[in-house]
Amino acid sequence: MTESEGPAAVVCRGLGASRGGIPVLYDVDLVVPAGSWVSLVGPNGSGKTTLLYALAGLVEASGRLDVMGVRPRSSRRREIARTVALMPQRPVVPEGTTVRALVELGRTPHLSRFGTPTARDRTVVDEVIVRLDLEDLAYRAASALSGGELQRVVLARALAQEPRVLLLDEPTSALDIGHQQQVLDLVDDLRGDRELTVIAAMHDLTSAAQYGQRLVLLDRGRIVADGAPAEVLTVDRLREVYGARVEILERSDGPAVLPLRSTGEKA
Ligand SMILES: Nc1ncnc2c1ncn2[C@@H]1O[C@H](COP(=O)(O)OP(=O)(O)OP(=O)(O)O)[C@@H](O)[C@H]1O
Repeated sequence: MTESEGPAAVVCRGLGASRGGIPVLYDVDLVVPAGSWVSLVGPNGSGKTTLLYALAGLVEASGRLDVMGVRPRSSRRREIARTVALMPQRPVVPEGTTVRALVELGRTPHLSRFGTPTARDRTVVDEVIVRLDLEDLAYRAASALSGGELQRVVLARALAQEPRVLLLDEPTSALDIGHQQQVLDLVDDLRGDRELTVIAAMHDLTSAAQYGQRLVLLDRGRIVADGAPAEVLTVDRLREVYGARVEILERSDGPAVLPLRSTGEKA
């Protein structure tokens, strides 16, 4: 995809990043049109989280990086946080914080200088809590939630931030199948309603293909395929990159990836 295909929300050119002093992302070129959903896929350790962190300004990156006109490493933190929200894979939850208080933290970049929430801030939080089905949990301690409940709360905090670019790191890894669909549909609805741009690291290749108009496949820190889901997800490529045995089912809503058992080891 090129910059000529509509206004770009995210532009990376020759992006590189290191973790713990070791290079883990190399020469990443990525242009994401505003209002689109790009699913980032790739094996464990291929650099998906690091790329999301670079886009959120949370790790040092070399090369050119622009997110809706914001430079993630050099712009003011408040400006970045009004533009980009990251739903992390492993959220840190302060002990004793209620679900509602955690969601309210999403409003921080929008608060006035005195830090007092306005009626609008409270309305945004109320709406997000309802949309993510969290009313019954609102006054529970966030640290005492199940993994899936907490994942919905952390998404709620990111949505309360009202970002223009939403970065999701394995957003449904702890969710049951019903909540997976509910959460991905909700994010996709917001994308349509508000021209939200979504970049989501996902291990479930079928969901990644159903929701992403485009798949970006990372392997050992480099983009090795970038295109429509049916172009990226091929049996040979998944064998080569993941060492996986799969069948690809062609469906009207995109390719579905069916893992295959190895044959022969059991009678
Ligand atoms: N804080 C860190 N310090 C040192 N190395 C790190 C750190 N975080 C990540 N790495 C390394 O950077 C590489 C890329 O990790 P990253 O988390 O970006 O991969 P990923 O594709 O998101 O993996 P997964 O699918 O397992 O979540 C890995 O080799 C990982 O061990």
